[in-house]
Parts: sequence; C-alpha cells; structure tokens
Amino acid sequence: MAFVELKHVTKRFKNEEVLKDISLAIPPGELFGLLGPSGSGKTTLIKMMLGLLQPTSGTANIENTTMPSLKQMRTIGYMAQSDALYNDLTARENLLFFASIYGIRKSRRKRRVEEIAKMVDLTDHLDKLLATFSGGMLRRMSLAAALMHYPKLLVLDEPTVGIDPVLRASIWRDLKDLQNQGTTIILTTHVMDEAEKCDRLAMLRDGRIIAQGSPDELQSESHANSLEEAFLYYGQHGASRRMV
Ligand SMILES: Nc1ncnc2c1ncn2[C@@H]1O[C@H](COP(=O)(O)OP(=O)(O)OP(=O)(O)O)[C@@H](O)[C@H]1O
Repeated sequence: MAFVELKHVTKRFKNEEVLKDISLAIPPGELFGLLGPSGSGKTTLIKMMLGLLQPTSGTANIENTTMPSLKQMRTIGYMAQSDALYNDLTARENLLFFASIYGIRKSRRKRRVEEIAKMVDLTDHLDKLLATFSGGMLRRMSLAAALMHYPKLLVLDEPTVGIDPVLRASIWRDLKDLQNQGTTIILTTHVMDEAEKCDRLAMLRDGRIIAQGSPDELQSESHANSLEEAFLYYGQHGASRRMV
C-alpha cells in the first residue's frame, strides 16, 4: 500500500495551471525526491500532499485518508523553506515551545529536546539565542522542530539550501538514520548530487512530471551519464510509459 498517493492532481492559481495531472505513489519507508528547477511546482506539490493547499482537481491521500486531515497532519513533520523560529529565544526555548504545541507530555519535553538536539548536533548551542545562529544552525533547528513529535512522514522543502558541504553531509546522515528507523521521507531539491541519494525521484518541469524512477533507472533509460543529462533528455523527449 502506498503511504502517500496523489491521483491526477491539478492546481490552478487564477489563470495559471502550476501543476498538471500529477500522479505519484510513495511506499512507506521510502526516501523520495522531487527534483526540478525553480518555479517547476515542487513547493506547491508538497503543500498539496500535506493538505496545506487544496487541489483544483484530483486527490492527495496519506495512508488512504484524503488530505487535509487533522489526524494525518499530526503524523507529519514539515520543514518549510523559511525557518519559523523565534530569534529572541534560545534554541532550548524554541524547541520546548515546539514540544508543547506538538503535544509532547510535559514530563517528557526536556528529555525530548535534548534527544533531538543531539540528533542534529546542537547540544552545545542549546542555551544560545537564535539571533546568534548561522544559516546552517538555523536549518538544523528547523529539522529538529520538524522531528519533535516522532513523525512517520518527514517532508523537507530544500533542506540543505545555503548549507556548507560538511553540514550537508551530516544532515544526509541524519536523514538516512531516520529512514533506517522506518520514517518515510519526501524532499525537494534542485541539486543533482542530492537527488542521486534518493531511492526514487520524480523529475518536475513546468508543473508536470517528466519522469519517475530510481536514479539508476532514470539514467539508464535515457542513456545519460548523469542525472543532469537525464533531466535534459526527459525534458525534450518525455519518458517511456514505464517511467511515469
Ligand atoms: N499562492 C500562489 N499564487 C499564485 N501563484 C503561485 C502561488 N504559489 C505558487 N505560485 C506559482 O506556482 C509556480 C510554482 O511555484 P513553486 O513555489 O511550487 O515552485 P518551486 O519548484 O517550489 O520553486 P523554488 O525551487 O523556487 O521553491 C510558480 O510559477 C509560482 O509563481
């Protein structure tokens, strides 16, 4: 059974159709990437999966429940592109706040904040004001907040933008660990070497999925030497029936 399923989803803003007949099925435990250039519709697509936007037509389901569903939203961790954090609070105060709004029991909150801080390597910075944090530290804080309530599904919108290679590698290690613990992960990226780390990908261009498959399948099907070449190929030739 698919954990996340989109069936013939279309989204129109006024006269512009920004998503066109999108169908996707993501099984539980998969690390799935949405790869596409700026403006191709990645953020709109994940907002639809999360129930934050209503499709103009078609349906978005999580565990067979049509979104938006409050029950399902509680099982999702979402890291948006911009950080919804409080600069005039410390990292610990921010995380305690997220723990309370996610309904973590009061007796568990302090411990959970420390567990999460360790996971994203912020233990030594817990008592510093966020105003003093670097861009990379803020992204890790956002990841920590999204993980607070043990989500079954983690949705990340360009999680490593503006992050240096060392930190990027550490975030990827965290994501692989979470996947090994059974978390389903969906992320957007326009970076090819990140897309290569996903189990499967959907390539998005102008609101349409131009190809879908594992990075190896996408490359071999298009006889490309890299995902970048494969992307260009599918943009021009479309994909075979098997891939979409
Ligand atoms: N609320 C809105 N009203 C009107 N148009 C919108 C709205 N949200 C998104 N769009 C348009 O939809 C298209 C897709 O935007 P979206 O943010 O989903 O792309 P993206 O692939 O996530 O881009 P980026 O990588 O830059 O974040 C763009 O043309 C954008 O201008």
